[in-house]
Amino acid sequence: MSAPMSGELSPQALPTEVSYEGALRPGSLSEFVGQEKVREQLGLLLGAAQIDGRTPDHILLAGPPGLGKTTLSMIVATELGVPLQQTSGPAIQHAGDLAAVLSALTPGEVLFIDEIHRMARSAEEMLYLAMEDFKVDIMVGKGAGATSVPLELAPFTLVGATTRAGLLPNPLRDRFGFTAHLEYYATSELEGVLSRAAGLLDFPLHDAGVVEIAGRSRGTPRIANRLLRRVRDYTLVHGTQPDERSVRAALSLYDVDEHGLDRLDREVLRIIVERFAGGPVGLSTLAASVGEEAETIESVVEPFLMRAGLIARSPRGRIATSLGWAHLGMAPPAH
Ligand SMILES: Nc1ncnc2c1ncn2[C@@H]1O[C@H](COP(=O)(O)OP(=O)(O)OP(=O)(O)O)[C@@H](O)[C@H]1O
Repeated sequence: MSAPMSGELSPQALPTEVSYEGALRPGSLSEFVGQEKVREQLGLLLGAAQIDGRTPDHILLAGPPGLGKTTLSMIVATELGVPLQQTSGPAIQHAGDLAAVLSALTPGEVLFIDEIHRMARSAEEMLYLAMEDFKVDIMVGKGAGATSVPLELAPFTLVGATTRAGLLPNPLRDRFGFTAHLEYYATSELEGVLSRAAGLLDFPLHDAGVVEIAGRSRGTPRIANRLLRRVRDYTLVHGTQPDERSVRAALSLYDVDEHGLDRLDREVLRIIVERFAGGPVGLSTLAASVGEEAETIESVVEPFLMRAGLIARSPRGRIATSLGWAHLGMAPPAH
């Protein structure tokens, strides 16, 4: 294989959006911005286990997407100085899939299962025993001749992540020694996330620009970092200053309004208001009307619109609040 000639870029040398996201991930608890309480709780749990020389209790990370669950699972492994194995609930469709992952773990390893609420039922039952006794029962053979063979596992720490803690069966939830509830970030915390990321990207964004992006990031670091990259693109291409004006121009180009609502959020709000006269409207009707998955509406759009006070939930469905009507420049009908 010939080495790339000077001036020629090898494909590996080209940074991608994914590698940017990886580069922005905090690598330790002390670099992790915000979520003060969770950081302290986790620090204590990991510190005590290290003093005792044992594997820490299993950890459940619960909270909306993009708040740092994957990042925290990596930090847990790094802080413990052990390898990390990653899988996800949808990848575990049979107990055998889980048995294969568990039996390959080395002592002390961290196993991260993202979207753990989407794992197959049969695998969930296998996981109970694995979490409690570091054992699994493997079924050998079929029908009347089937027998279960116990298999000892290396002690490990499970880190489960879920956006829907309520969907986890109690026996599974109870086997986690600690549940971290990740909350949406305060604007000041997002400013910290953005300043750190701007520094790593070598992008001298002005303080007013940091504040402007933080206010539009829906309490979510992943969104903050994404908007930051779009603003950086804008200043690179247009040769403008990394200031508040560039932030406004770039984010308006990408349809992110001053409250952080994007095209889909506004579409959902508009449909409730205009097509259903402010609601109530059921989730599946709403999802079909905007042409999106009900899961996306329920786990991404709705929590944000509710937190912003633009919609509310009633027993008969979603309704637009007076603030929601006002956001679209309309007044709710007089009753
Ligand atoms: N506390 C934080 N400080 C700095 N950056 C953060 C923080 N939390 C998350 N990030 C950044 O946000 C991005 C998204 O975080 P991460 O992938 O860990 O979220 P997640 O909760 O696992 O999301 P999902 O559930 O969608 O997988 C990461 O690339 C990371 O750079």
